Amino acid sequence: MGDTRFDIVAMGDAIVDVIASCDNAFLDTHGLPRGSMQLLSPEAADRLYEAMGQAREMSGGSAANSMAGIAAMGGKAAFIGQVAEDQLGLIFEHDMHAFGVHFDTPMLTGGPPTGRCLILVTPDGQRTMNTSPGASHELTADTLDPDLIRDSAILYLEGYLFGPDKPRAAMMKAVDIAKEAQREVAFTLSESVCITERKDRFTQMVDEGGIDLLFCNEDEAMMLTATSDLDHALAHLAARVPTLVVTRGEHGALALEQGKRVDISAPPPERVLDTTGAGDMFAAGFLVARAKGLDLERCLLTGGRAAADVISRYGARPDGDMREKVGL
Ligand SMILES: OC[C@H]1O[C@H](O)[C@H](O)[C@@H]1O
Repeated sequence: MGDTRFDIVAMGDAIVDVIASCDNAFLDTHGLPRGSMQLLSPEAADRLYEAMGQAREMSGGSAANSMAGIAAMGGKAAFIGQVAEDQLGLIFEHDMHAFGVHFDTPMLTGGPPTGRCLILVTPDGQRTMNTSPGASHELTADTLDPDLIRDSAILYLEGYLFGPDKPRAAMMKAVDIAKEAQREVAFTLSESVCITERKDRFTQMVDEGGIDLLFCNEDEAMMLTATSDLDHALAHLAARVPTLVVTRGEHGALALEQGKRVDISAPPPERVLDTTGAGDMFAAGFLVARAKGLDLERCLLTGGRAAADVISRYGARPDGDMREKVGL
């Protein structure tokens, strides 16, 4: 894509996932709504971790997963997010670099530890996420490198990080830098829970024309536009963002751009083991295909294939030969 050093620079949570299987009764016992994401204090996270079964640790964070996916599919990706100077922070940094993602946000010292997300996966592959964001939500605007944003064709923002004051201010500053440099701004709504708390701010961003490319699922689209009529929600959003991309789970995905609508069916996964990161990998596939100048249908299909791949195994990060898997 063009002559920028990076195709995409993302801002998002810099956290490590701790993933364990559980049954539905475990979620009920701990009052965790199935398929949801909630924020936990470090103490509550410690208690839940104690109660979880055998776990595996993997770097995570929604937009960070997407950037790892983009790099694995041959794109040029950079990431802005904050870990602490501790063991999990070093693991997160190592993993970003191992994927070839440019990541040099300074580590936080003397504050909260690196964030972690305790992910419980039920036998049907549904994930319930419990995030203790730690250092991630302490990200401030003065850690931004303006040249990194100017040197990226697209600035991609994660809705999870758009809530807390400090990182939201950093994101708004990044948007100003990107717009001034005539770069595109992409945004993912991330999760319905984010919209409940941040609806006015998201709406303002959309209404003010600050977003060039919006990713969401059907529920999020209806929630943001306060309607239960999906067509109405899509028309409302498509009138305000140049490119609207909507994931539909097992029913596929659609995109609306310049009055044109393209739908795809979901590429079938080998199996459904863990749905964590499906949306992240979809966005990665879509964006990398777009960076290569492919048409909307190919962008959607690349996203769909990447999502089908990630849900067939544990964890939210890419694995194996992703270019071959998505046909790039
Ligand atoms: O979208 C999935 C990601 O969201 C949470 O931020 C977890 O880190 C997980 O990897």
